[in-house]
Amino acid sequence: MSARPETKIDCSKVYVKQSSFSNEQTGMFDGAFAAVDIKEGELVEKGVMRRLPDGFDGNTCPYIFTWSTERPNKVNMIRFEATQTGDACALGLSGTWGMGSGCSPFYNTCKEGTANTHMVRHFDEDRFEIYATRDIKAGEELLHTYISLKWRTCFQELSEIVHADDSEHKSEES
Ligand SMILES: C[S@@+](CC[C@H](N)C(=O)[O-])C[C@H]1O[C@@H](n2cnc3c(N)ncnc32)[C@H](O)[C@@H]1O
Repeated sequence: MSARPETKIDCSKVYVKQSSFSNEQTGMFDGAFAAVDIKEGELVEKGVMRRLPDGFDGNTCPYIFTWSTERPNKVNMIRFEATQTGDACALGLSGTWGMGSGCSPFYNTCKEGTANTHMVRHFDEDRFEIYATRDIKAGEELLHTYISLKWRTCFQELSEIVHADDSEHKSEES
């Protein structure tokens, strides 16, 4: 990792190039890859999250993160608190969507239980850590299951692709 332990952002074990899921049929898009061998449980990348402004709706943008424990996520709202005089005081943005640092926006996704990384969200400090869920070889594409994959409008088609095997399996069963 970085020679500066106090750094809030470190994506030195990750690089970005054309995704292994991308081809002429799907169109060209990028993905995040392991730059070195990474052991199960090891930190892959850490970084910061910047909350997006009032009115932003992440349902329409696949490159940002859900940054809330609420599911499904809502459009950002300004949070108010009653003051002692009975007035309302604006506390700032609740920021239920966030922009991630480093290589984090480039991780592609896969279905539950198959990802080689997992993102830990520290909402109170607006930062994240991504850990390896198994040993990863240098050059492997890094994937995490998007928590909004099943309900975010912009991921509707992607969710169908990722879960295609499940629906085939279900229709075989029924
Ligand atoms: C957070 S971005 C990931 C980075 C993106 N591929 C790029 O080039 O900027 C999410 C988008 O990546 C694509 N994507 C993610 N996982 C995918 C997958 N398993 N198969 C195909 N496309 C995927 C979809 O277009 C999705 O909306």
